Amino acid sequence: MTVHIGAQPGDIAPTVLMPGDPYRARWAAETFLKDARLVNEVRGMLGYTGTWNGNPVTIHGSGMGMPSLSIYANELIRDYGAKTLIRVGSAGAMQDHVKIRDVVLAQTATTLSTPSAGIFRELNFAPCADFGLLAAAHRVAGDKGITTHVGNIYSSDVFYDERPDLTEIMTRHGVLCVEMEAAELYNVCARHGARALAVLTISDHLITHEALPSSERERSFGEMIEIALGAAFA
Ligand SMILES: O=P(O)(O)O[C@H]1O[C@H](CO)[C@@H](O)[C@H]1O
Ligand SMILES: O=c1cc[nH]c(=O)[nH]1
Repeated sequence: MTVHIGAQPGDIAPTVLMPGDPYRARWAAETFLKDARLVNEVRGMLGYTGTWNGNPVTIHGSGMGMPSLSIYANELIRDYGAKTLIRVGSAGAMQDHVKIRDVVLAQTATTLSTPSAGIFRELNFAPCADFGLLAAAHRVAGDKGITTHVGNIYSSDVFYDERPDLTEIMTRHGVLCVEMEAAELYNVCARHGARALAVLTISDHLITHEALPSSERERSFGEMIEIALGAAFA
């Protein structure tokens, strides 16, 4: 057990999928894993372990924002030996050609700051996905007929943004979408030699202001979880 995870040694699989929402962790575990069992509920942050195609998998919430994800990613890697961590989250599109329900594979993640800023100090570290996972996710999605966008995303510290100037600069520089955790996941995994990827589903659009109805979210989110599982064991 750690400060934030009540799982016993051996309860966490080497491969961990991390949605922000703990209830999405429960839904994904019940939908995609065989013999899923609850391994953590400290602070209501649900984690489940089961198997997918015979492979052990944990699906564990990260909470919202990089400080929360950083705590869980650190403990999952350092205390439970997680080796592959894949974020499965929602995101807001920042490009016209990125549509609602589309899947984005985050090659790298731009930030203003992360919980790792104090470690990197003056270094402008470039957080990036594990290339093997990224390539596998792209291949798995293609095999399923799911179109993906691959590129730079923005990991923000705020959901209610007050900097339209920054959004405009990022849109002009090709940033695909905004979410709130991937950059720190990439930083922590780089630090500890673990593989990282963020697979994101566009839930709303910063340019058109469309939003995915809640009734449709489950099906779209299912595609991203299938891509993440396929990539982890490709
Ligand atoms: O859908 P999740 O994984 O929570 O991700 C996105 O949704 C939350 C904001 O509503 C933030 O966590 C953001 O990154
Ligand atoms: O962080 C997020 C997630 C979804 N949509 C947004 O605009 N921001």
